[in-house]
Amino acid sequence: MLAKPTGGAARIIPALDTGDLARAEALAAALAGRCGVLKVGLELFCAAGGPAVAAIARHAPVFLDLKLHDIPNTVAGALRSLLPLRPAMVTLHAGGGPAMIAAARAEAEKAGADRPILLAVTVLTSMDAAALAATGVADTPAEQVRRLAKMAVAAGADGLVCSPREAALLRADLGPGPALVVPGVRPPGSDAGDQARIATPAEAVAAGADWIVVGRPITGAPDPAAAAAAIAAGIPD
Ligand SMILES: O=c1ccn([C@@H]2O[C@H](COP(=O)(O)O)[C@@H](O)[C@H]2O)c(=O)[nH]1
Repeated sequence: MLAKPTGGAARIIPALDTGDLARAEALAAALAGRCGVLKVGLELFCAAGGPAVAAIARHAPVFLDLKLHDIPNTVAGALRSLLPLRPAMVTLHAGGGPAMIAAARAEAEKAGADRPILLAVTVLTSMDAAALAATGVADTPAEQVRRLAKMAVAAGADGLVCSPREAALLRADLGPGPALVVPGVRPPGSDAGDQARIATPAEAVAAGADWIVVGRPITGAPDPAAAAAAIAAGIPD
């Protein structure tokens, strides 16, 4: 499994959110020396599939963020299909429950020591308390994140996707072990867009994030490599 980063640029995961594989490859080439991992998400994977993962992996380890969420047998089968792509990280929704997470872990183990880090997505960073309430959850996002995180780690997740607002709470609950991968990160002054629970890169790392996911503030910048370098310069070790 990929080791946790110790500081600086290695903590940064740019999200290559585009349906254009040539654009994603150009971004990957520009960003490879400025980050630790590159994220392939739903937009790129739906457009270009496995070959996109292989192309991006030529530049840096790949975080394959597909947020798997289905019955245990189907999620295990999806993992079986994805493992030959050798992603460094894979996401599944914690809301799929302990049996789904355990099935994914059992399947991932078949890849041996080189297996991906399995990350359980807790409450999407785009959701505020009102959006969560609309799904029938009356608790605050922080309470729901903590509940899902404890369940997911007990069921076999190696780590969690949470917002920077919950990172310190999860460190207090779960200790230093689980990998915390944190989107909803915005450099000071950047547009939040559709993200609801945000903090700066420095705040996210200080709260306990191992990796921070940054998409539009990097990929939408006139010089994405310079934007990533500026973020790295502001991150404490
Ligand atoms: O809760 C989550 C889980 C995943 N994401 C993903 O991270 C990036 C964030 O992109 P920005 O442009 O920096 O907002 C994106 O690919 C999401 O799919 C998330 O934002 N929140």
